Amino acid sequence: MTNKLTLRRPDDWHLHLRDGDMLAAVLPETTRHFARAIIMPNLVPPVVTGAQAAAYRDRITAAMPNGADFTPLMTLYLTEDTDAEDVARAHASGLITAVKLYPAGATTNSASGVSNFDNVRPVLEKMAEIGLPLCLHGEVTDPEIDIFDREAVFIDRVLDPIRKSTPGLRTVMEHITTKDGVDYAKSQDNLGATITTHHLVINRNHILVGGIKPHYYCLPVAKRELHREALVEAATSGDARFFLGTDSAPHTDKLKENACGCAGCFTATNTMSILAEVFEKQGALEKLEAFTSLKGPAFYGLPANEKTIMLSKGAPVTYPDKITVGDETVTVFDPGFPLHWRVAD
Ligand SMILES: NC(=O)N[C@@H](CC(=O)O)C(=O)O
Ligand SMILES: [Zn+2]
Ligand SMILES: [Zn+2]
Repeated sequence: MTNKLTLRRPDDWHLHLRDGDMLAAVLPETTRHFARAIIMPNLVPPVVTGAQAAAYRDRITAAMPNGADFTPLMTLYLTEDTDAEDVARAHASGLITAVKLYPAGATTNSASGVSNFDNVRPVLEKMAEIGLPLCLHGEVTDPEIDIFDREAVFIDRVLDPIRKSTPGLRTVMEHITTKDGVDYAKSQDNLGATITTHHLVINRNHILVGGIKPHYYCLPVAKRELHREALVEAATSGDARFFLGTDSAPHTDKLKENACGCAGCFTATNTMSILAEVFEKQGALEKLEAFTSLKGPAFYGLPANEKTIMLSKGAPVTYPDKITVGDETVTVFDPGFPLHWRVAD
């Protein structure tokens, strides 16, 4: 039985680092294991222009722990006022790696997102022309649509039409949560799909059975078990389209354990141990490196990392339940099963 694994250093293709004290507190949790991450732009106010992305990158670099070897890959938040030329300049200078589309009101800090998709057509066409990927939060916000159906409806009403009307646009379906998402991704070329750590572990029962569990609430919300199984199958399949985006999304415990709790699971700390456990259970440990370290860079046209990390299996490894942020705390995602795989220091 395998009890040691060497992987190229992993990358996180969907990460929320926030700003200020929160940034300082969560950044080391990612840089400990990950070499690069796509940094989500949903700050308040959002990172909309190249100048804002450059300033945010500088704040991240300034918050980096001593000796960290980590590259933040910046993104711009697409709005209906986004200037295609500014996007093209930010791409040409190497500042940004992708543009992120949030349907207005779909998730945390998405008020400045897109309502009328026709209004972003010129930017999408420019992106297709220059080969800049579009990352999408794939949920419709129509109040008539049940929250558990919002991803599937998004694929039909928004994603597929965008892909048909903008041939050549490289798209990433972020944090897919359904079999519908898996099936659509498999039917497409020029498309990637990130899968989070937590959606490989929890289904909607984990959120709702035996009392409401705010730390399992995220968007898109976890779905039925059959969908979780489809995600595990996709992540461990070796299919080039599926790669890791943790969507580690810290909120303070005060804001999570609240009558109107924020959406997001904080998984940066223990993601690699959890993933090793999930892949092992599936009999697919040999596919872990492809998921965490190879398919993402291949999609984004970047080299895989040269350095490696080592995981070893032994007595259960423990992680802190919470990390401290100023005088508040952020709860680390609890997978609900023991973790035996430890990342060597
Ligand atoms: N995933 C979440 O539940 N929350 C994310 C936003 C997002 O990725 O949709 C956040 O920024 O908190
Ligand atoms: Zn999202
Ligand atoms: Zn996210």
